[in-house]
Amino acid sequence: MLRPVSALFEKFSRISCHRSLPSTSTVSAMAKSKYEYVRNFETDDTCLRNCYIVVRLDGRNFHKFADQHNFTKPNDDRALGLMSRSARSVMEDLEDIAIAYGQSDEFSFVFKKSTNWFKRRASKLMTHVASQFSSSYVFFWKEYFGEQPLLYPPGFDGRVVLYPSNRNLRDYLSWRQADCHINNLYNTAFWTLVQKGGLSKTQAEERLNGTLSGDKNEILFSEFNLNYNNECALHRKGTTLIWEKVDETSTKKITVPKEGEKEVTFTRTRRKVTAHYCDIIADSFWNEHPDILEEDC
Ligand SMILES: Nc1nc2c(ncn2[C@@H]2O[C@H](COP(=O)(O)OP(=O)(O)OP(=O)(O)O)[C@@H](O)[C@H]2O)c(=O)[nH]1
Ligand SMILES: [Mg+2]
Ligand SMILES: [Mg+2]
Repeated sequence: MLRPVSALFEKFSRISCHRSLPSTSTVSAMAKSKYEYVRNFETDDTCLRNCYIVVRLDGRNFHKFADQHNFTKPNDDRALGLMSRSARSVMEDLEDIAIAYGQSDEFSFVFKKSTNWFKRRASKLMTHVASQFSSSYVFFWKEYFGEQPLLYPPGFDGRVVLYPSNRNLRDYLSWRQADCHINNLYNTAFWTLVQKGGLSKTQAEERLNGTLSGDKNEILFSEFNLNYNNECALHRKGTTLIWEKVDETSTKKITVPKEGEKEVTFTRTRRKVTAHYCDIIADSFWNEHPDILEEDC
């Protein structure tokens, strides 16, 4: 795309420090300079049509980041809240994200199949998501961590994956939620053995070595009177963000002739990003929110 001539004038005069502005013919010659060919080195990373585009971000070296910022173990609600807040900022900023799912230090953003945002260019989509998320993480840090300082700038890597069918997309999200469940059950059992059972980290690791889900549930229940199913849903299920229509009621003072000032209540419907901490593997979630998925082609 050609830049507006005025922009080129400005750039030219700044870079070259020429006192007089170049003629229009010089500018168009510059725009098609002999260097122009380097553009052809750019690769086409347009995402295939009719596919959901998933961008997954993951915190870089968050094992260390969590330690250095005193995250509570196994789950830090401030950190999880900040991840969700940053993800909401991404959804509000970038159109066409139908659903996002997050757990631990990761968040997946699902762009509609039909999106034409950034002409479906993978690098543009991924970098916009990653930069908006990272800057939001820093921007909202204080809201969640209060006086605890952010010691260094956190980073997030990103990847793009395409899913052609609703089944594939649901299986992807199920995979991430199953991962959340497996890790959280392990971490809950591990830290309960350490914090309440008085085991060392090595002893707790040995105790859990080779155990199945049922065994971990049993340890928690029989030894610590803890029913894993009653643990916080945010920790067990992760966070699902979707767009929903929400009624918002507000009151306003208006002046009515002869009657004077009156308080009136207004209700208006707005699209808002809402958070859900529920199972997204079974059909019920998808039946309750039929607008998220598009028709399979
Ligand atoms: N204590 C605590 N740690 C957390 C929490 N959420 C994430 N983490 C840490 O973040 C890590 C995330 O795991 P990974 O993404 O696999 O590992 P990573 O250290 O970020 O390494 P890379 O992603 O490969 O850069 C976990 O292993 C925890 O150490 C939390 O709520 N509390
Ligand atoms: Mg990570
Ligand atoms: Mg991770």
